[in-house]
Amino acid sequence: MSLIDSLKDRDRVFDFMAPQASPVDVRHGPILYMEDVTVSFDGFKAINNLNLTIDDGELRCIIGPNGAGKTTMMDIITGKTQPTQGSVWFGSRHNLLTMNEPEIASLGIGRKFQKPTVFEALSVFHNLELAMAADKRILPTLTARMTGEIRDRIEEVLETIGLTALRHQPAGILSHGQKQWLEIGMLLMQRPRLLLVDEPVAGMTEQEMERTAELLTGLAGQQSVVVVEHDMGFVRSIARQVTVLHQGSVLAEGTMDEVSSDPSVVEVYLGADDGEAA
Ligand SMILES: Nc1ncnc2c1ncn2[C@@H]1O[C@H](COP(=O)(O)OP(=O)(O)OP(=O)(O)O)[C@@H](O)[C@H]1O
Repeated sequence: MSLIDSLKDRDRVFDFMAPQASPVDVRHGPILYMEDVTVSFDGFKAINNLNLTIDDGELRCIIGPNGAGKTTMMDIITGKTQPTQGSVWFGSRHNLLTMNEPEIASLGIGRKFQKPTVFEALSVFHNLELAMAADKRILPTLTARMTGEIRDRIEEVLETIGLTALRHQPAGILSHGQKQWLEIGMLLMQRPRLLLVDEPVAGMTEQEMERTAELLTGLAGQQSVVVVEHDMGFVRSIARQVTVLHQGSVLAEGTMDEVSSDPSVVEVYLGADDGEAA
C-alpha cells in the first residue's frame, strides 16, 4: 500500500497545509500589499506603520538588525499575528486580515521556518509524497492517473531541489542543507504563489549556500519568494531588491549596493552586533 493510500483517512490532520485553487488576482497590482501596518505588544510597536509591496514572481530579501520586526512581519502575512491597524492584501481579492492561518495557507502562502522539520524516518520521496497527500483537491479523487501526476510532480521537485539521487534515502541521513532543500521541496509540492523563507542558510556550508542561492533564484518567477536573512554575503548573491527593516518600519529599499551605501542603514548596522550591511 502506498503512503498516499495509507494517508487517505488521515488528511484532516493536514488541513492547515492543504491549498485549494489559487484564485489570486495580480492583474492590477502586486501579489502582497501591506499598508500602514502596526502591531503593538503591550504598547510596544514591534511593527510600526509598515508599508511593503511584493510583485508577482519577485525574489525579495528582507534584512534588518535583531528585533527589527522581520519575524513579526511574516507572522502577520501568515495570519499568526493580527495587527492593531493597517491592511494586508494577497493580490487584489484577498484581505488577509479577515482570514485565519489555514485559510491563508490554502491560498498558496507557504512558510519555511529556520529549523527543518522533515520526517526523518521516511525517505526523501515519501516526504514529498506526504506533502502532496495533504492536498485535498487530490486526495478524495485519487486515481491511477492522479497518482501518475503526483509521481511526475515529485520527480520535478526532486530535480529542482537537487535530491533525485537521494530519493530512496531516509531524510534522517541528509545533511542540514539537504534537509532545508527537502523542506522547501515539500512546500513546492503544493505549488505555492508566495514562499516565505526564514534564514535559509543559517548553519550551511559554503557549498550548500551556493546551491541554496541557485535554488531560490530559480524559484523566483514561478512564485514570489521573500527571504529573511542575516547573512549579507548570501543576500548580496541572490538579491535584486532588498528591504531593510528597522524598528518595525522600512528604513530603506533598493539594490544591495543602494541600501548598503545608505547612511541611515550604515548607522543602524554599525550600532548593531549582528553584521554589516556592506
Ligand atoms: N509576542 C511578543 N510579545 C512581546 N514582544 C514581542 C513579541 N514578539 C516579538 N516581540 C518584540 O518585537 C520586536 C520585533 O521582534 P521580531 O522577532 O519580529 O524581530 P526580528 O527582526 O525577527 O528579530 P531577529 O532578527 O532577532 O529574529 C522585538 O523587540 C521583540 O522582542
